[in-house]
Amino acid sequence: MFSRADIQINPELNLSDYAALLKENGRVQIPNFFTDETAETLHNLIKTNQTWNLAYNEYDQFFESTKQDFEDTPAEFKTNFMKAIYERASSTFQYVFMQYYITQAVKNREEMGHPLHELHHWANEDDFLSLLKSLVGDSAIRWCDVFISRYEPGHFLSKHDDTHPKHDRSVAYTIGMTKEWNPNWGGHLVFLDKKGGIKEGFIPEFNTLNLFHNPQDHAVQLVAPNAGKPRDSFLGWANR
Ligand SMILES: O=C(O)CCC(=O)C(=O)O
Ligand SMILES: [Fe+2]
Repeated sequence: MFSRADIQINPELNLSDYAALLKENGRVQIPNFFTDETAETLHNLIKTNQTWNLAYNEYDQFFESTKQDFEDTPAEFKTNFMKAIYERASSTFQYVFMQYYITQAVKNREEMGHPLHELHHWANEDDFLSLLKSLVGDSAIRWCDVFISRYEPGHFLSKHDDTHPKHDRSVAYTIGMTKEWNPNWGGHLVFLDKKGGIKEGFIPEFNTLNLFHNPQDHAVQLVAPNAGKPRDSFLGWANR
């Protein structure tokens, strides 16, 4: 049985170097974040996870539909659905990807006993919270939102800054859960300047923890039709 005690951060990380980089640049990448054993376990759990919802928006309304419900729709519906997504995306904020919002499931007592719920508990216990507080230099961090995401070919998340109407977000964290991403597959996490130019782009990297201050303009670029596998991540926000 998988439990939060199986989730182990690599004890050899040099956190003070990363804290300095985060302070200076507003973002940082920390490779080999979990021990190899933990990373492998999480990789397998996420790869084989059956609970996914298609998350998408229509202007300022946010929707989720179960993967099964979407798959059960006729082909014509799917084509028109994606066509409408791309049409809106040409002029307004848009996203479409799969997710399992673990924190929400835990709070609503849904799918109790799902092994991935351990991620929510782990991220809200001392190991990760203390590490984030010291890395970010923000002692006001109190709790973490946790979800997993899966971007399949055609999925993307356009420019936004992570501001939330109710949550006071300090930093976003993302941990890549797909191995050997090919740079030609799209799906880069990009940080944008005022003109929309790319200041920095992170390729999806297995077991690398990305941290970035909120608010900050960023996007997940379209995963290309030729992507050989989905872009999976374990991610969320540290909230004050
Ligand atoms: O998946 C990523 O790299 C970032 C996702 C993101 O920006 C978000 O979900 O708000
Ligand atoms: Fe974001």
